[in-house]
Amino acid sequence: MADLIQEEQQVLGIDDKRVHLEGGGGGEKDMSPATGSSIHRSSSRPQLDVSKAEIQSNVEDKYPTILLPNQSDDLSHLALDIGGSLIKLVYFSRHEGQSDDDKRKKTLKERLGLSNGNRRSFPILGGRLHFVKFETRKINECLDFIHSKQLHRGGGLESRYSDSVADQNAIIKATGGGAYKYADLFKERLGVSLDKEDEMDCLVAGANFLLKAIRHEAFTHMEGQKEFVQIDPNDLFPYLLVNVGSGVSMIKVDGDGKFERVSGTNVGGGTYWGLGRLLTKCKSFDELLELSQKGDNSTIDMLVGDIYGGLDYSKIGLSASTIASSFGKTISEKKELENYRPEDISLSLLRMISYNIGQIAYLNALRFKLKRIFFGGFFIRGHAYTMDTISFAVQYWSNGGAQAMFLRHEGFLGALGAFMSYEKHGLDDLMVHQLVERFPMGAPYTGGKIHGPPLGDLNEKASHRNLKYLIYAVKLLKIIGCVLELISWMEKFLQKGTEITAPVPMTPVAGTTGLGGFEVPLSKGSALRSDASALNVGVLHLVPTLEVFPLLADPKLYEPNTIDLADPKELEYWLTILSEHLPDLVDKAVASEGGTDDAKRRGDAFARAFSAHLARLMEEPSAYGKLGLANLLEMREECLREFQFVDAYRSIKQRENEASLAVLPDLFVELDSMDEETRLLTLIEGVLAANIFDWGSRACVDLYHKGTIIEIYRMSRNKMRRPWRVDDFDVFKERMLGTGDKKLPPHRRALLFVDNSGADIVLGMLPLARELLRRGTEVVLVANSLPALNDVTAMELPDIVAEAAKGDL
Ligand SMILES: Nc1ncnc2c1ncn2[C@@H]1O[C@H](COP(=O)(O)OP(=O)(O)OP(=O)(O)O)[C@@H](O)[C@H]1O
Ligand SMILES: CC(C)(CO)[C@@H](O)C(=O)NCCC(=O)O
Repeated sequence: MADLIQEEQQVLGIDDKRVHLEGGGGGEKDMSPATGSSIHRSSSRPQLDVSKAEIQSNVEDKYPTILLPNQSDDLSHLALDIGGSLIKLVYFSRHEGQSDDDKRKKTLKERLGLSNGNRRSFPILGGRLHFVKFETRKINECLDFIHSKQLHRGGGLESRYSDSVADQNAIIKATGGGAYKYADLFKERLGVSLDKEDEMDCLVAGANFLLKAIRHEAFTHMEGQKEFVQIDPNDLFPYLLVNVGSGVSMIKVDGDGKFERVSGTNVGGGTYWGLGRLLTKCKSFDELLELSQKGDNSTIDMLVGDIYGGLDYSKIGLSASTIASSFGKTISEKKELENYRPEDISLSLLRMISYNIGQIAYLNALRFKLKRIFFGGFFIRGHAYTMDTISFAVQYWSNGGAQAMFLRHEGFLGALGAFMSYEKHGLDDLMVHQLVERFPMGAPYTGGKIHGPPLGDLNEKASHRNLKYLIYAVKLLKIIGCVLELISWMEKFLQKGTEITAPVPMTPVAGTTGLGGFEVPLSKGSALRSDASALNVGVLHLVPTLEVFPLLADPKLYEPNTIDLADPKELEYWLTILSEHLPDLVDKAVASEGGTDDAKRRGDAFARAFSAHLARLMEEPSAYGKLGLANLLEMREECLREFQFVDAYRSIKQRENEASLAVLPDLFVELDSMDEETRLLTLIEGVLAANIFDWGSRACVDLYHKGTIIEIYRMSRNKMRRPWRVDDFDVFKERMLGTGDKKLPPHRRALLFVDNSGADIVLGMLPLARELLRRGTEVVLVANSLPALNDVTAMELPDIVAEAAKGDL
């Protein structure tokens, strides 16, 4: 019980009503104490100008766009890094406000006879940072992309209210050599000027930002083992930043904006891709990299053993298998290029370049006595062999004294730095500890033709999950969200003929692991993503307010993710469950949207997209950072939202709500007829019993099919063997009754954590809240996820509870 009800001594920013709903709830991993720095304290934050705001929509529009003609702060939310090989884009999109026009939301309140007079519905503050890349040689695709999303005009905000609003003066921050080289092209094609930011400044700003703001951004990679490293932001400097792009820059970083480019090498990513292309005829970088995974470098490289007749040269510590000379074997053989396997060439080349970079990096670390070396740039490509080779070189030459670390947003350092250089973003201050790495759903766009339904149909929907942040956000800023249009993940998967393939069949087929249809990765130890084009860009969610729940005993030790999927067996188990459950979930999701053809199409696309994520996790469990079960379930939710399924369990919950509401009066009568002590215990047990519907477990669904909800409720309350128990009941009872040996005063205020099913709320929380209110205790409802009564907005719950307490139900 301890975490169910807590007496709360502090005032949590609440108004004078007796019942409140608070967002948050302490369930997020990212709630570090530093997150308490709420957004509104930053004076450099973009200001909202709502003057002359208007809603532009047809009456039937579900998600009307709010136009802010005088709002200028949002416009600069795209930044570019135009390198020798790749163009990197970072852009920001706001979360859309939650729609309040849904008819079904009225039903429960109507049924409960509550007035709808002061319906509160707020937009959601927050947004996403999207990361997208294009090949520089295909710059036109990048320009098309920017244009189609109107990113150069603030994501379409301006374009909607006036086509004549001048783009002419629009400025986009850009870094990399291409900011100079392609400035005219951008002016010509998009009418924008590129505001050039220094490449090294940007790399350092981006790296510092990521290392300070994103949990588990850095990781080590040794002998195939990836380990995330949590960097202490107060103990970050100095370090060596090695950016492996086309060429390689090595920068000694001493602080924010304090750095020196101490070295570089022209043997870099461009060398690997360029030489590799000439030598193997590969058509793409990924193809070349993939090829290396099947290679054997001993056919190309001259090994110590080749020189020493199979022996080690142990006196100087060289084993027979050590490469003495990269590509050296080819000089002594009478073979032509075509007699060598492209796989072997690719591997030799990759090893040669990676090792060389690792070695030069080490020498520079030694030169400046730096212990930590971070490697970024797109050459790394999250590729296991590349990282292992670099790590080996660093470790070998430093005798273990220095450590190579890699960055998850490896190639986006410069673009992020450019993005941060917009002064008004004040990101350095604002975003630190307020970004949450989620799953790369939003903009998996990496080049290729832009296909898809008209952009207007693809308004990004607000994630209801964000509701947990809603209330604070509104209180703090009252910022009105706007609808941004995205060519998104959804579009990719909805389109026939796009390049993305769904690697996972829905049912197990011969030749698979039997893991619910996961294919065995082709190459062992592979970390190159077969579905790379779809999944290698990411989204960072800007979460407006993350507060550590004030009553947590030890916030640092609190780990809400109780199931850690680092254990391969655990991961396999849960991936199998999710995979097997997928067809059923799709059916439900489609039904929840009325079973229309459009819903079916989206359902199918969702299944393919989600399967792709599962397959990737199977292949590379750490692909999305540290993973717990809650993250996995959240990923599924996010993916559903991405395909515009508001709530796959809507119809089930509706039935559950109706069933629960129908029996609620009986339950009240039953409770009221009990003696006080029995009632209190029953109420607590009822909360737990009602919770059984959580996550829709199969056993609960079976139960549900077998009896009425009150029967299930009673049964689970009385008979089910449960792994929980009611602890501290005596304390609870004494506090409720205000009696007992300890003569504790009654609760002044209670926090009730509202979970996510109808029975949970109606049969569990409502009766308890009613009892508390009747006893004069204030009730604060804390929503730790969407209270999915689903025909009631979260904001209406307090009214409903208050009415229940008055006995009006
Ligand atoms: N899809 C891809 N196409 C081309 N190169 C890729 C791709 N993915 C990874 N790479 C590798 O990444 C390198 C480019 O990395 P990055 O984008 O960090 O540098 P850049 O900014 O283009 O180069 P520079 O900073 O030297 O101008 C390429 O040379 C290649 O080795
Ligand atoms: C020229 C840059 C900085 C362009 O990004 C990069 O490609 C690089 O660092 N090349 C290596 C140049 C050298 O120091 O030898």
